[in-house]
Amino acid sequence: MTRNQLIEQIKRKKSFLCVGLDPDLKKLPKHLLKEPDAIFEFNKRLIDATAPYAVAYKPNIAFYEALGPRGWNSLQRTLAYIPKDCFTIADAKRGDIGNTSSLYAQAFFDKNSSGMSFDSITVAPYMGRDSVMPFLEFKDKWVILLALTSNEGSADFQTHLLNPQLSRNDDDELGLANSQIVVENQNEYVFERVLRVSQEWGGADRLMYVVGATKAPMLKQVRKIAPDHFLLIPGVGAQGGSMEEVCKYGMNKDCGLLVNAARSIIYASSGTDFEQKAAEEAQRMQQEMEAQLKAFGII
Ligand SMILES: O=c1ccn([C@@H]2O[C@H](COP(=O)(O)O)[C@@H](O)[C@H]2O)c(=O)[nH]1
Repeated sequence: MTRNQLIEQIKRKKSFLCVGLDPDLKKLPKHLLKEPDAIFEFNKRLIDATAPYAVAYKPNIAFYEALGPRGWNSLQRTLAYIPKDCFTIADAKRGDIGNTSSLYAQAFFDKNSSGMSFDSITVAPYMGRDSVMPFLEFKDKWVILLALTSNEGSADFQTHLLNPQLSRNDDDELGLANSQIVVENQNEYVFERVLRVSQEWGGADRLMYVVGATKAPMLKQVRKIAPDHFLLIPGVGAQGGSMEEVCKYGMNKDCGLLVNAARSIIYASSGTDFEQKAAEEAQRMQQEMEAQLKAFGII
């Protein structure tokens, strides 16, 4: 899906909701467990219930991988069932040396090879440019780079300051050749460096960033560095992030946001009415989004 098609969908559905399809067998409604493929049945009913309100679906790959071959089978069937006008995200958080990344890209983008062709994949930036480029080599596919994640541990690296004023004198001891030491005239946080440097790898038509809703005030700074890129925002709903704050600091002229919610929608009820309750929560979020899109003059 192209950037323009995504923006059109957002305007048409008056929504930038991404439903997280994170099915946990322990939490599935009991009456579905008798189905031969309970995970697919759960997802299928959730997709039917939420499709009027959602522009994207994000299966987190961990929930399928954990089940081995039957999990992969449920994932393939789920992807095939998602309506074609919805943007699909493989939340796989991959990234490795170049030849390995190429195969990860093949696994999630090349239908002839793996049976699956997602629109996008989440990628961890830690291994740098050559770990990300193989994903961008797939025409029309998107990379969603982790920038500022929603979890507490994001403070361990992402909000550390890279301070060029401090230099070290143990480069030889560490085996770092001069060419590997980069001292730039930038005093920035690690997540800011990810946002700035990665824009040399891909434009706003193929690259998005993950920024957690739990870090909403920092979206202001994210937008200074990446004004045009779409942002995938997990962390509303079960993690407590605020939709209003996300929009206040993160929305741009094209909306520029995909707000993800998984547990608050898919487990809104664990009974036989789970589809109904999921639809109600998705609609509630869509209505909040519609009001924000109107307030920002986008629709
Ligand atoms: O920073 C991040 C990156 C990814 N996630 C993923 O998003 C969903 C959130 O699910 P909820 O149930 O709505 O909390 C889940 O798949 C996470 O792995 C994230 O939460 N934060």
